[in-house]
Amino acid sequence: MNGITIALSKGRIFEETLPLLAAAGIVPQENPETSRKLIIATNRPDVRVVVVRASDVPTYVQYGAADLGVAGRDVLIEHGGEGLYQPLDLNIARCRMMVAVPEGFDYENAVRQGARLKVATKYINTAREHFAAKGVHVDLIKLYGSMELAPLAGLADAIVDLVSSGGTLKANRLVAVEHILDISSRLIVNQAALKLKHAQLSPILDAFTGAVAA
Ligand SMILES: Nc1ncnc2c1ncn2[C@@H]1O[C@H](COP(=O)(O)OP(=O)(O)OP(=O)(O)O)[C@@H](O)[C@H]1O
Ligand SMILES: O=P(O)(O)OC[C@H]1O[C@H](OP(=O)(O)OP(=O)(O)O)[C@H](O)[C@@H]1O
Repeated sequence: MNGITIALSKGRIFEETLPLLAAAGIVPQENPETSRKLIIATNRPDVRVVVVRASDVPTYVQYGAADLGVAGRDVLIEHGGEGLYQPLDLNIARCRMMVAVPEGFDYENAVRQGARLKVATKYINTAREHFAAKGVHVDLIKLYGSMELAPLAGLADAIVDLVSSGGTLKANRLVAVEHILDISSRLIVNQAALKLKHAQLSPILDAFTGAVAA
């Protein structure tokens, strides 16, 4: 397809990418929060936005169905990054990947005694690597959301999830016991598009770079 396709997820990534797009002179004509359209035109006839699930953004860009995208470090680690150029940390959608357990659960002791922990998470690869590096034996249980429920419902001893204000953990009487990674979102670019559409892409990349540095 001629022109530039940008893959974004609705919600915080769309909202926080808007000022960066504006710096590149790109203004989406609709808001995915209120529109059911999955392809959104912009003020520029050669640029469109496709609205996909956050975890699907790298896949669209990897296969060239989108030239550019914005994805969290959490999502990129799980995806693996194949076929993607990741030129810029946008410093948006910032949070932390943490291990959390129910209040009163003696995590340190469980780990010290070599107990086999049941850990529920959407971030299987990150969690596997984290616990392997510590030499902690875990059974990982894959979930797709609402991780905080898992220990409360008896599905797991601990979770690996994203924490920002800490409000979700608090509301569910969980506490963070380990910090795994700092997370923010990155600009991702299809590797072939970067060469073939260089003339169209480079002013956008430059504008994003300038807006992040500002
Ligand atoms: N509470 C938070 N505060 C700041 N950034 C966050 C927070 N939660 C998630 N993020 C970041 O924003 C990205 C998008 O989150 P969002 O909630 O829109 O999608 P999701 O529901 O996690 O993904 P999917 O729809 O694919 O299941 C995440 O990948 C992460 O990098
Ligand atoms: O520390 P807090 O500020 O409470 O943020 C943490 C919550 O934010 C994320 O969920 P999100 O709000 O994105 O919901 P979703 O995963 O269902 O989209 C994350 O999965 C936590 O549940």
